[in-house]
Amino acid sequence: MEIFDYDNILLLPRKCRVASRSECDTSVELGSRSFRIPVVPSNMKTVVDEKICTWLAHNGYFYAMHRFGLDNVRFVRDMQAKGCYASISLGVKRSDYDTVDALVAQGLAPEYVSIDIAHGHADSVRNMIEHLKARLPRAFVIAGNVATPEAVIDLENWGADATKVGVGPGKVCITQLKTGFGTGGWQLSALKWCARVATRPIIADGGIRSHGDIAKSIRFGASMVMIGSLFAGHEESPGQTVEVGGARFKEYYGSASDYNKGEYRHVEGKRILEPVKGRLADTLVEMEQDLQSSISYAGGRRLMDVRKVNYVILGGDNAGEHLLM
Ligand SMILES: NC(=O)C1=CN([C@@H]2O[C@H](COP(=O)(O)OP(=O)(O)OC[C@H]3O[C@@H](n4cnc5c(N)ncnc54)[C@H](OP(=O)(O)O)[C@@H]3O)[C@@H](O)[C@H]2O)C=CC1
Ligand SMILES: Nc1nc2c(ncn2[C@@H]2O[C@H](COP(=O)(O)O)[C@@H](O)[C@H]2O)c(=O)[nH]1
Repeated sequence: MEIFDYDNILLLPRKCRVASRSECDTSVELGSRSFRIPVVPSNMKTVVDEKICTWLAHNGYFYAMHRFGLDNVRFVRDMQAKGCYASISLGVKRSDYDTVDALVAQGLAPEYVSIDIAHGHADSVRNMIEHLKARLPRAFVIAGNVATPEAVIDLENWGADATKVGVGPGKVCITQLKTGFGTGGWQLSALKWCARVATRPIIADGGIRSHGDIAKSIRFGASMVMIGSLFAGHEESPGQTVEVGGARFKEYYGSASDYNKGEYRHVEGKRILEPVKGRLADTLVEMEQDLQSSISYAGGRRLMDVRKVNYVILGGDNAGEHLLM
């Protein structure tokens, strides 16, 4: 089995088919909607809040609101009252079932629901998918997180409309250190193996460190990419602003950190500081432009043309050129 990650793969250009990168279409469909780029900021407290989600929805981007300390029923009502789609996250506890029932009781139906737990290959997720499909049949259900093809097959068979792949590659993740499990260091090849069996969209989650990693994720089978750290350091990011030596930073902490949980129990996340780097809207535009370039290097016009390119693995035992033949 080939093992590689974002930092030791490069994609190989094909003959250009556009006169300008502006001809390259970065949009992607997820569920019944189309979004400007295949990128969703992580559903974490220091990455998104209600204001950012509203802005993303109004401006053609996909979002998934976090599930921590949030009244999901009010959130769905407010978003839809503002003319936005509603995309929420749920866990698998009694209170999450109560949320679904409360939504139904109030005649509210979110367009997207992400089941967001650490070990998503679990009967608890199967049960929640079944509950969602019974109670909110029109919701597009994203289930995760998982790390293996077996898990993707199970989640799809249980009714997930999309799966989220990535256990442990996140920048504030310490799952691997604490448990010995995960896809950190080989997330891209884990994605490749999962994508081989997937029949529905995969969201690659965690480990993206530069914009080129988005195109690499698409190449290896992702339909969308979830990103935390690259989004946590904006002026509008919800994390607290901290000054160190005259420089400004935003705090970024894991959802399974004691900072998020409020207690030190089953901690699998840490807190770091991300340098403040400007406005979110500018980063999103830059991502779109960089992806347009990626598509042009791929000799294509549309996002999925990136899937057609060959690649090289740099260094290590698997080094070499990999041709699509
Ligand atoms: N993508 C990743 O690599 C990871 C992401 N996270 C994020 O942290 C947040 C908290 O996650 P999580 O702790 O799952 O959420 P919750 O605290 O809501 O736990 C969800 C449920 O799953 C159980 N559970 C959690 N981990 C395991 C496990 N390894 N084996 C069996 N049961 C388990 C919990 O019970 P109990 O606590 O009693 O075991 C609880 O019933 C989420 O946002 C998640 O996405 C966390 C770790 C890894
Ligand atoms: N193991 C943990 N993973 C976590 C935690 N909180 C969030 N996450 C995952 O990280 C990605 C973001 O990764 P990044 O590399 O883009 O920063 C996020 O979407 C979650 O899947 C955690 O506490 N522990």
